[in-house]
Amino acid sequence: MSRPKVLLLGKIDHAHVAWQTIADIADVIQPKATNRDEFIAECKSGALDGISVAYRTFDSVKITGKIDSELLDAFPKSIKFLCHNGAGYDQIDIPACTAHDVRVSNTPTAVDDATADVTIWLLIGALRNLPIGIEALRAGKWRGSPPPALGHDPQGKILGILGMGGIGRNVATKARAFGMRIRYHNRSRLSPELEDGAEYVSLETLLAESDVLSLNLPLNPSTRHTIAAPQFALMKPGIVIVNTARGAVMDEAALVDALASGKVSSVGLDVYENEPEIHPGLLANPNVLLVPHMGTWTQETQQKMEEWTIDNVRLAVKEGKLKSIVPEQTGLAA
Ligand SMILES: O=CC(=O)O
Repeated sequence: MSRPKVLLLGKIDHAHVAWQTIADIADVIQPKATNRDEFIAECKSGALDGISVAYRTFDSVKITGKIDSELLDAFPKSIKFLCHNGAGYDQIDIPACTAHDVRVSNTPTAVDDATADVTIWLLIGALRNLPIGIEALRAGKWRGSPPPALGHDPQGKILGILGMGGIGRNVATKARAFGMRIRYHNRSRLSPELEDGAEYVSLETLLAESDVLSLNLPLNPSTRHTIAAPQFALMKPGIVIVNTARGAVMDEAALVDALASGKVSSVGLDVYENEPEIHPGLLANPNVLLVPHMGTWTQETQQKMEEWTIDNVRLAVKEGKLKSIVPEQTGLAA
């Protein structure tokens, strides 16, 4: 019997030992293509025929572009499983995968601690106006006392968490240690055990009453621009916003306006609407603390994410199922 074929889209950087367990049970194929047109041509040439499972990284979008109907039409019909290395899978059109009978997995929980850690770092940094001080220091303008922009303490402030999944709940746990009062809004209310004392409120209340707003919801067609001009208008003046989810859950141009008007006093960002481009209005604003999509960027978490994704590949090859199928596909027959 011929060996199963696994397509590797992207690289394994850390979990080499775990990846070897895949090479032991399957033929691993890497595309030669370096862009989408070449990749579609390579699929059509038959070079990838027989592949049943694909492992993909966030960065492999440079080779394939979005995983959409056009790409799925070009893929060999044998493909049944797409194992994505990452928590957010907005690069993948899930309804199109379902229509093409392709099951998709992601890496929930593996990213929670690292992403929540960066969220807290951005939250404190934005609250305390750290970018202003850092910039003054770098520009040689420090003369012995800090710049006049006094920050705020987190203690006693209301943290509104929009999206109370694994990352949101992890942020809540850590923010409690800073004395913050936690409120949240989610598609549905959590069990009291998962809420752990956080108060469930409407989106309008979350916007109107939060001192700090943390965005922790996934990006999909229904969450795009959840925070746009009408939502900024509802916010408590002087609110601080942190986004470690995806840039496009917030309208970046509207954020620039809200910062300029003072409605938003400061912001901490890890993600951007059109990565790797950053709106010039954000770059130019000293009230913006920014890092380049580093939420999961630690040795330990990258290793965990690769191992988690490899677990999905192994299960797909050996048993025709996934450890962490995306929620949109749970309940579908394998
Ligand atoms: O952005 C990081 C992830 O989606 O895992």
